[in-house]
Amino acid sequence: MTIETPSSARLSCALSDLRATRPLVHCLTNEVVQEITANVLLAAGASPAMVVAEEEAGTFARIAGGILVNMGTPFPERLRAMRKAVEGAREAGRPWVLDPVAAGGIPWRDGVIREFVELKPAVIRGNASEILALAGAGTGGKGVDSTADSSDALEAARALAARTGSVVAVTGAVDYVTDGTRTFAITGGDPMATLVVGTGCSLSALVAAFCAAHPNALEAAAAACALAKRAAEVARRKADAPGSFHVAYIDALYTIRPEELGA
Ligand SMILES: Nc1ncnc2c1ncn2[C@@H]1O[C@H](COP(=O)(O)OP(=O)(O)OP(=O)(O)O)[C@@H](O)[C@H]1O
Ligand SMILES: Cc1ncsc1CCO
Ligand SMILES: [Mg+2]
Repeated sequence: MTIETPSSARLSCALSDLRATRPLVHCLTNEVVQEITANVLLAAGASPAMVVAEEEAGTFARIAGGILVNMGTPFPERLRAMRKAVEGAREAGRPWVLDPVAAGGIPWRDGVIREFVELKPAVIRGNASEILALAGAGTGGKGVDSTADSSDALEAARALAARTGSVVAVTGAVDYVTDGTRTFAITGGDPMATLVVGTGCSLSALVAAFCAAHPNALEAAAAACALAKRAAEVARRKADAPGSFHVAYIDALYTIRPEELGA
């Protein structure tokens, strides 16, 4: 089993592609993280749009460059819009990303998440407890938070990617991104990122943005993780508590240049 460090040149290329195309990202996300998600996308170099009505989600997914489906606060009407968006994304050949928030904890939610996994997202991005649960190797974390280390979910991530054909990104102290054959590790960042709500959810949106701009989903997901980790490091040098870290994190996503993205 080989774990690779993504090449600086490929990460830089992915961020250059993002900044050059400023892709439109269609976000169907939870009620908690709408604003951080939009601000993360804007700062990093993408255009967010939260188009959530069942009547327009399918049409808009065909127009967008990438689509995010986040299971943080699912309810029947939102799920109907998500199904329409995924149908539109699949028909138009657009990459879409699944964030399986709190997988493993609640049977109804698990059934819904399974349904979306079977629809073949380009990337599944979750924390360690969520990826363990999706792979059938765990029973979920503490609500939306992980109780496992990402290294403990590495094999689960690989197995899930191999079974589904989706790229799987499992985040934590180290982020691992795998297509079941190749696996990248992205190190660094800062634990304070876990004290700001939505750093993971907005990272999933960033993965959708990179996938829209850069054709290789494995590299795109790795670049999104690398940008988030570098931004957290920059933010932590400027902030020693979560509120100011949040602001500094958004600022860093804006200021980091492609050539700084090497791991
Ligand atoms: N121990 C840690 N040290 C450094 N960075 C971390 C650590 N844990 C998580 N991160 C980083 O925090 C960000 C969010 O990842 P996390 O796994 O916490 O997502 P999540 O649980 O889905 O978050 P949320 O649901 O609150 O949006 C990622 O950039 C990840 O690399
Ligand atoms: C706190 C919370 N509850 C449902 S979704 C969410 C955001 C982090 O995933
Ligand atoms: Mg999450």
